[in-house]
Amino acid sequence: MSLELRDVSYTHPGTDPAAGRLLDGLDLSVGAGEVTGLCAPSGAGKSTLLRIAALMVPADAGTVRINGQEFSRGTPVPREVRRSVGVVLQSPRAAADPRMRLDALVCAPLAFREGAWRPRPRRHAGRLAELAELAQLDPELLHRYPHQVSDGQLQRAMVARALALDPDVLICDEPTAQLDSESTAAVLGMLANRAAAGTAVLIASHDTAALSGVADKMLDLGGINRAGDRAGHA
Ligand SMILES: Nc1ncnc2c1ncn2[C@@H]1O[C@H](COP(=O)(O)OP(=O)(O)OP(=O)(O)O)[C@@H](O)[C@H]1O
Repeated sequence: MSLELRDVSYTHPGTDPAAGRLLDGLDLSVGAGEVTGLCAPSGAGKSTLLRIAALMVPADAGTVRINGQEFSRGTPVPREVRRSVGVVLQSPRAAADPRMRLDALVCAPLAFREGAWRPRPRRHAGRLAELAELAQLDPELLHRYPHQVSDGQLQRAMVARALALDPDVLICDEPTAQLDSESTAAVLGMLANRAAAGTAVLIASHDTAALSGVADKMLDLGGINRAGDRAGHA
């Protein structure tokens, strides 16, 4: 269970090449059971880097290794590798389908793995209960729609969803943005617990104080990115 990026470079398509690469020669590794915190100024490229690490976007050059399996631009990503990477995004409101109850949102990855067209909460009731407990989510809330719960409760549900398939690697982009200190501590605690179970966890956050409380190591994007001097001033 590990994540490694080697010599990764990236420029957003359509951006001015004279402005240089957003990411340049970037190396990063997260071992099994480790929480790595990533901080950088707004616009420096954290979200872009996390999307590359999660194999959602291919790097222009360099490699991403998930559990030792190497991916570079053009390498097809097998479904089981995609499923071994859990992702938590900054805004649970943007990430959650407002028409789906929390139970459906959380168990959707389980249904899709079985080839089902839609989530089947009753079929996955046992696993749903486990996930709700892991995410410290009152099971009563599972019957509600996103607009009927708080941001913190919804983000806990989205963490539960990211854990549904027991990911080997967990990538979190500002998972505690917009949360109060209690929910922040709860969400970071869940992610740290997941690492304790062996998962490699990478978290980007502006809340460096809270993040450094759970991270085994903290990285400054400017320190691992040769484009660091330019990034953040785009
Ligand atoms: N699809 C895109 N096309 C062109 N430029 C983009 C695209 N997405 C992001 N950018 C630019 O790339 C830079 C890095 O964006 P990114 O979202 O990775 O930054 P970030 O460090 O996560 O910022 P924040 O902390 O504000 O979320 C920014 O200057 C942004 O405007």
